[in-house]
Amino acid sequence: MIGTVVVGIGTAGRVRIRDLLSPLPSSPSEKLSLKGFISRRTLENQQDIQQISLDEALSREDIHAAIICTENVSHEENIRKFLEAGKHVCVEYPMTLSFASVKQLCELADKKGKILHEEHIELLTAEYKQLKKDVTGKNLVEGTLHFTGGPLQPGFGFIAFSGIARLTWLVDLFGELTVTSANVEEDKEKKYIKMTAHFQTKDKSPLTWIEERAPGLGRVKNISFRFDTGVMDCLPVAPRESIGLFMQDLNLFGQKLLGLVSSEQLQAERKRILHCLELADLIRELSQACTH
Ligand SMILES: NC(=O)C1=CN([C@@H]2O[C@H](COP(=O)(O)OP(=O)(O)OC[C@H]3O[C@@H](n4cnc5c(N)ncnc54)[C@H](O)[C@@H]3O)[C@@H](O)[C@H]2O)C=CC1
Ligand SMILES: C=CC1=C(C)/C(=C/c2[nH]c(/C=C3N=C(/C=C4\NC(=O)C(C)=C4C=C)C(C)=C\3CCC(=O)O)c(CCC(=O)O)c2C)NC1=O
Repeated sequence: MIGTVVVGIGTAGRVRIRDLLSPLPSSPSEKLSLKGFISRRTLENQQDIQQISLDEALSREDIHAAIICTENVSHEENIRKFLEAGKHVCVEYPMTLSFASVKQLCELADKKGKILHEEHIELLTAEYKQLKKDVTGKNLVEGTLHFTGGPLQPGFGFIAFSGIARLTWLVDLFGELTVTSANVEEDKEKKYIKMTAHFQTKDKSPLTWIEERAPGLGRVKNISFRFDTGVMDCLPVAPRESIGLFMQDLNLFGQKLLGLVSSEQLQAERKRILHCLELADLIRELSQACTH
């Protein structure tokens, strides 16, 4: 069994505990055994699971893996500590808040011979799987992805990082991108923020990513993709799958721990993750440059 701890008890952390306690039968997640949770606060038992200290988790030999579910700003430090201690890590996206630290941590994972897995539930939704099928084989002329949502809590970092799921969609659909320009409009008092990033695909087709957050805005993704064969301006409707998104991700992490994922797939995933976070870093640089 792979002894596992959950770090950070928010929405994602609670779902992780739930899933670890009732893994999908005959799936890799059955091999994960929850040993405790870690929080900076002192909390009561969560779903009958006890809190343990970070130091205990790092030193115990029956703990082999950590799932990091804290706010984004503390991912980097947590990942580093668990990898240094020789533990596998699953981290909720975004891995960290800079491209440089992601590169370092990937190297550290390789040096230690441990899995460093970044959750990407946005690629696992039924609607995304259908979208990917619908887009495959079409030639993009131009496109826009406009996300809206409520304000994030402090500690979630620059908006291109907290919104990495949208960028990951674009890269997974249209391949590697080049950033051509980016800017951010913000009204801190109103908790309003809007980022606009422009890209080009390898074929020089323009793509725009807008990420907009304000009180009262619902979590919505609007797409408009123009192909040489016609326009796609709404997401496909697909029935929800029976297996939850975080459970699907837990199984992928479990498969990696059991050595069931090919090195080609691991490398392709790492390449995509590094590319997306590098783009996020560039967007931040460009946005900051234009506010000075
Ligand atoms: N909620 C979701 O559906 C998804 C979340 N994620 C990622 O999961 C991670 C966690 O997100 P959520 O669970 O939604 O956030 P959340 O705000 O519900 O939880 C964040 C955790 O950090 C804790 N925390 C923050 N500052 C703290 C402090 N100073 N001291 C002690 N505890 C502190 C919160 O109490 C909570 O345990 C993020 O990286 C997010 O990007 C990724 C995909 C989906
Ligand atoms: C209801 C309040 C609610 C909160 C507080 C919430 C938080 C939340 N959802 C996220 C992603 C996500 N959240 C979901 C889905 C959900 N996540 C859920 O908590 C629920 C109930 C669903 C519904 C099935 C998905 C699929 C993503 C991946 C990002 C995406 O698809 O763009 C993220 C990561 C950052 C981001 O991509 O924006 C946060 C912080 N989501 C919510 O829906």
